[in-house]
Amino acid sequence: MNTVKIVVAGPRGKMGSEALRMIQKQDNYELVACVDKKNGGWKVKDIDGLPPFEARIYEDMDECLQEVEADVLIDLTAPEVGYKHTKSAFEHGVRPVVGTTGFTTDQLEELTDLSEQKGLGAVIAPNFAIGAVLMMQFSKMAAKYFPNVEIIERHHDQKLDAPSGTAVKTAELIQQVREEQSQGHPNEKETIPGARGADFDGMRIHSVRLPGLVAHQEVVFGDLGQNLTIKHDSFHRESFMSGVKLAVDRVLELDVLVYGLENLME
Ligand SMILES: NC(=O)C1=CN([C@@H]2O[C@H](COP(=O)(O)OP(=O)(O)OC[C@H]3O[C@@H](n4cnc5c(N)ncnc54)[C@H](OP(=O)(O)O)[C@@H]3O)[C@@H](O)[C@H]2O)C=CC1
Ligand SMILES: O=C(O)C1=N[C@H](C(=O)O)C[C@H](O)C1
Repeated sequence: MNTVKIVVAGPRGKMGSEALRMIQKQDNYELVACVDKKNGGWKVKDIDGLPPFEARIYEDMDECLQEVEADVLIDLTAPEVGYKHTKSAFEHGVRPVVGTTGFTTDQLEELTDLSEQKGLGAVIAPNFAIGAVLMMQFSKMAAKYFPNVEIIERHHDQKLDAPSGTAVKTAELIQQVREEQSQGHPNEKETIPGARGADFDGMRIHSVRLPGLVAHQEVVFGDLGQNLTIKHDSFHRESFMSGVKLAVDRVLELDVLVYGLENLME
């Protein structure tokens, strides 16, 4: 088994630190560097709470990828930063595995084009939890029969983007099988703006942010005399790690950008 040389961006973060612990458990993964917004020049092992890796920390992705030989970048940072890091990875011939959410449609299109131009595979997955991917797939199946649907996503209150990447991806998958339609009463009026949630192609998305939550989503379908609710909960960030590993293993064989883990699951 060949060694996969990995750079992690966002190593102090909730997801980045979990990714480091996942890498530590794999015999054929090697952490070659991290990119953080501070602590440049330190080693990962110098930071309290992180595994004892010798890998150096850089504060600039371009500098890091010029100096270090890497196969894969795992980015778990924040929307604008993650987008810049992904571009930089392509420029340096490194395959990105991106969990960072909040990219715009234009950014996703640009990154898809860049991946094709460079002939370098990439995975951008709004949710790496296998259960969440199944929840999205089941929702797409259900939407064929139940076009009236609302999405309720619940996250911890440190989350920067709303709606969540998972909610957007769910709505996109449902959109593929559902005719655009508005829901609720045609004359309904919001007496407080935003009361009906975000409008995606007539579907409503509601974002809840509270301490104590991790990552949770319900997709609620309504029809005459019946409701169907499809629900997924991540109670711990370990839930995302088998998906991150799947993406790292599969990205090495890819020469296009794949958006969504469902495209890698047989
Ligand atoms: N795809 C998936 O399955 C999942 C995706 N996510 C997404 O992953 C991302 C990270 O989430 P989470 O770990 O909870 O967030 P955190 O805020 O805990 O972690 C983000 C880390 O990135 C760091 N950071 C910010 N700017 C830079 C920079 N310029 N260079 C390097 N590092 C930087 C932050 O530093 P500082 O704290 O100092 O600002 C922080 O340590 C989010 O976009 C989230 O939506 C989350 C869970 C699952
Ligand atoms: O920020 C988070 O925590 C999460 N972000 C992703 C999203 O935006 O969907 C995935 C998961 O929901 C956790």
